[in-house]
Amino acid sequence: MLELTDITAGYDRRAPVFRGARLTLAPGESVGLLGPSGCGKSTLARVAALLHRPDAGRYVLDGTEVRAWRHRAPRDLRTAVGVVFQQPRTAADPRLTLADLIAEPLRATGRGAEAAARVADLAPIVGLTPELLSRRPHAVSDGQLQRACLARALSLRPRWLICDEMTAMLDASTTAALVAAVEAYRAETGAGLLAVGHDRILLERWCDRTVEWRDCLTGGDER
Ligand SMILES: Nc1ncnc2c1ncn2[C@@H]1O[C@H](COP(=O)(O)OP(=O)(O)OP(=O)(O)O)[C@@H](O)[C@H]1O
Repeated sequence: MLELTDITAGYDRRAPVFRGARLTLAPGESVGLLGPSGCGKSTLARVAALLHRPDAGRYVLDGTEVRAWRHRAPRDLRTAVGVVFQQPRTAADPRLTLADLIAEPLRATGRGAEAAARVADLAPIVGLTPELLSRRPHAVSDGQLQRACLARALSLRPRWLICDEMTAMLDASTTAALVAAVEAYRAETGAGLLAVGHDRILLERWCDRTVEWRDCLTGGDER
């Protein structure tokens, strides 16, 4: 279970972006989070991804209460969650080839020896050819780079995947390919998914259920 309860978060403790948000995902469940621009969806997604420490509230991930975020979070919790953002350019080191980008989390956790095999497994799932894997970010399209960012998020086999507007800047066929890749991974592993976005039609088709931001704030997501 991914259980966010009474979360208050923002960038200034005196004026949080939101107060008292709650969201619960069952193991293996996929949930689409919809809401107006600027309401705080990405901020909540970053809390769930262990990237942003909330000002208050409780986050329990698979039975373990999260007490530390970012580099302070214990490795077993950090590696339980994979995350993909909207902007692949700002999320990718321009010096790395796509193969090295995908392998980054393995190398960072001392599992570099598995990198080549894992990249070879993931590349066809996300639709990257060997030739594309040898290029650097400046020499690929946004869609191709986002495919590599998705593969990177899957490289440590997370139990949870958080996609924050993953396809917002992509065309329909790349969107369909990335959604299919996520679903292939989920079918294989049983991972849960939190997909944040504005595209109601996409999220309703993609996810088991969708949640409105306002319902996160009023307890309407309680199951
Ligand atoms: N690093 C930051 N520092 C200060 N304020 C920020 C920061 N990131 C986001 N904000 C502000 O926090 C609020 C919520 O932003 P957030 O990105 O969580 O909203 P969102 O619902 O995901 O919006 P969108 O759908 O447009 O992506 C906004 O008012 C935004 O300007």
